[in-house]
Amino acid sequence: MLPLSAGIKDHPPSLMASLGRSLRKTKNRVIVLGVCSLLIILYIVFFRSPDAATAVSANVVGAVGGSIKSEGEMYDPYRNMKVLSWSPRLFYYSKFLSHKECDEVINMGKDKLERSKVVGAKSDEVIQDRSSSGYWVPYSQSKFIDDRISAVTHIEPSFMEQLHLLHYDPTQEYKPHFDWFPRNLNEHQEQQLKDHGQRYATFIIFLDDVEEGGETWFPKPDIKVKPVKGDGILFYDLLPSGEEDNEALHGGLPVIKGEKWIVTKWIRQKRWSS
Ligand SMILES: O=C(O)CCC(=O)C(=O)O
Ligand SMILES: [Fe+2]
Repeated sequence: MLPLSAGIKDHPPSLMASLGRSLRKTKNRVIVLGVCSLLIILYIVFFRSPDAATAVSANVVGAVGGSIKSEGEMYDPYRNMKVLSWSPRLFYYSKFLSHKECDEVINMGKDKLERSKVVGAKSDEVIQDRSSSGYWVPYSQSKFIDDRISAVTHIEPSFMEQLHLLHYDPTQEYKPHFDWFPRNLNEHQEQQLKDHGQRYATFIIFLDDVEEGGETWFPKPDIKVKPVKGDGILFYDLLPSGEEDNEALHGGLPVIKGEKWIVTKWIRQKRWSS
């Protein structure tokens, strides 16, 4: 016969004890599950969801893959960019500016427009090839655009010339040309070229739709980009080797109906401002 104590020890666990143990196990499982879920949620919020990423660094340009917050909307250059051509290197950015931002930029210069000029051999000249009117937007007003262009091009704003607002009425145009500077420059322009380098890339943003005509035309690959309010294009004026790209010939076709408003940002090889 077994002693009494042995009998108690070896006796199968009571219902209460086993219930307690299983409750403790369940509690542990719930805690582990809770911690795992929390970790998964934190991962999604901080590393996967673009909106959340923007919330973390809303105004840190380029910090989250170039994401920039535009009026509550996230700008994702990878989702919104389309390659139009590799020769010349030409890219399309949809919804680069909101409609409200486009109107703001037009208002900055619409009362200050002057007949556009081109870089000439002796001085900057007014010529028939470029019949638009323009306005140089001060850096202080274009910072939000410069920062956004910086984020998608990965080039510091200090390499950029001032933003140039352009307006075309019906029949006005900008005949095919290169944005890189020709060789026959005057002394001042030659010095500027030494100090700041060539125009390396051009970013154009369409600030309004045009009823008819006014496409930006690249004759070599024969690509016509129809102005769509808020959308933009980036093209490289130079080849990766640094030589001028002859394929980067482009122009603004005559506006047939309506008006055309764009801004152009020229990016230099060397710093433009400090
Ligand atoms: O008006 C356009 O579409 C082209 C403008 C342009 O080529 C420029 O501003 O350099
Ligand atoms: Fe141009």
